[in-house]
Amino acid sequence: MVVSQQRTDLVEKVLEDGQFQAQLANAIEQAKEENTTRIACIALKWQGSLDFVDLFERNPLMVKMQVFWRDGDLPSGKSLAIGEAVSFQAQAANVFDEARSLWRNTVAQFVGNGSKWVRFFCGQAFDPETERDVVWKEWPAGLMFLPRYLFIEEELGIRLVISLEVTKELDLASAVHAIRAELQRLSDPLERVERDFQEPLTFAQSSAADLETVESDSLQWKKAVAHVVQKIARKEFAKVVLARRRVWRAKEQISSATVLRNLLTRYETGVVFALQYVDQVFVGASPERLVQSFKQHVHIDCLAGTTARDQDLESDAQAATQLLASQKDRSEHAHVLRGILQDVQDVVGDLSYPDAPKLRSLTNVHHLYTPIEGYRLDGTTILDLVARLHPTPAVAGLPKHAAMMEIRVQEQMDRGFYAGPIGWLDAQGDGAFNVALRCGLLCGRDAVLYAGAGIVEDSNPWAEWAETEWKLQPMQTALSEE
Ligand SMILES: C=C(O[C@@H]1C=C(C(=O)O)C=C[C@H]1O)C(=O)O
Repeated sequence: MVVSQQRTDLVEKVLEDGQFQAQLANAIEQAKEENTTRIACIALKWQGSLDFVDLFERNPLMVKMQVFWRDGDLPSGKSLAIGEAVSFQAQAANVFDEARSLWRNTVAQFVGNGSKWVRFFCGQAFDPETERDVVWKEWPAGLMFLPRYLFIEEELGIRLVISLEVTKELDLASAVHAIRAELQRLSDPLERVERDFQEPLTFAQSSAADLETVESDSLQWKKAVAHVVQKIARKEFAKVVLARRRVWRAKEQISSATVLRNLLTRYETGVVFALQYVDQVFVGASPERLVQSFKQHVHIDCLAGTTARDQDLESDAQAATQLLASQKDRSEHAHVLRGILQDVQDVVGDLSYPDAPKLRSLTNVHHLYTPIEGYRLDGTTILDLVARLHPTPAVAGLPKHAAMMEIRVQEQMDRGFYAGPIGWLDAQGDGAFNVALRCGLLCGRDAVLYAGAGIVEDSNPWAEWAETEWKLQPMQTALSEE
């Protein structure tokens, strides 16, 4: 009783502080005057603490879409997006066209003090033109949503941005009543989704998938690599990235909160993300920024060329030096850099980058890394850059189209959202997108994990297989620790 009173007080304080009711009334007034729909976007101060990871897993409002996002490289980098104020789920290949028009139309309808902080979350399959297979059967080719509730962790506390569609018929009292009730549930640590099944879900149940056939066969994969190497020697392409998947089956329902916490502990930089769609969660720790734009200042990661790290300090330093000197990795890296620069030159001005790649050292691998900087031209949004950059030669190959066709033939699987772009943009068109790597899809007690490696002329199938093993490690570790 006492606890529930405290929660009621907390919610009242949150709503009063941001004058929620007054702002919503104003939005309804505008909708009436202009005889149109408005999107009320209201920023409030959350009172007290909130465990984002726990709230993500509990999903007390039983929403269809949620995103947990922790960007270790940006201020206010931790956020939780719950439910949809507006959204689309695309089945077609033109995901970014839909994303652009949803963004433009929605931003034009914003009223309220929240538009400065609001974020649209967006993700797309690696190859939206192909059909989703058994693992991704429930998923669209791409999606974007403006969250109904967006929590952002800031230096001085937690900001909450509530967004909702306002028509001229909206009844103020009942809208406030509904929001109040939802906030109460969000603030109650005991509220969780009541699942209507006894047994934890598996992919087999949800999609009749035979998981044995989902896991990539090692011999077949290496043969595909050898095949691609021959084609590269015949100059059919310069590089093709081949990926594979591994199935992880736990004894019980996998806790997305435990996986997230384990990733957060190990990966303090980069993006740790989780996108929930219906009852599956796509989760990972991505080291690769596809593109970031802040006040139109653009930053792009060129990341390609990999070696494993070593426990022994001396051998580890030696591995790093060898990577920096490796002809094979340097040439693979140069391909990727060239591809990226070509792709963005008409939307990014003042492109600059260092002469030679640096090292990006993660928990279990070193990568070659070139940071690219520039300015996003007026009239563009980060979505224009994402649409041009994806898929980068780091996850597809070069030339892009031929590499994509070869991936379809050789991989014989759907990558789903693995290696696709995932991220957010704000009302100014700035934002941050990562390449969804070191990740997997959770479904009940199953997880399907993905990793790939860039195949070039002198690739060795066994070495490339080993590289994918290292890249599977972050998720395997996160799944195996309590
Ligand atoms: C394809 C992956 O990683 C990409 C491929 C790399 C490479 O081939 O060296 C390095 C980093 C990423 O751009 C993956 O993690 O699955």
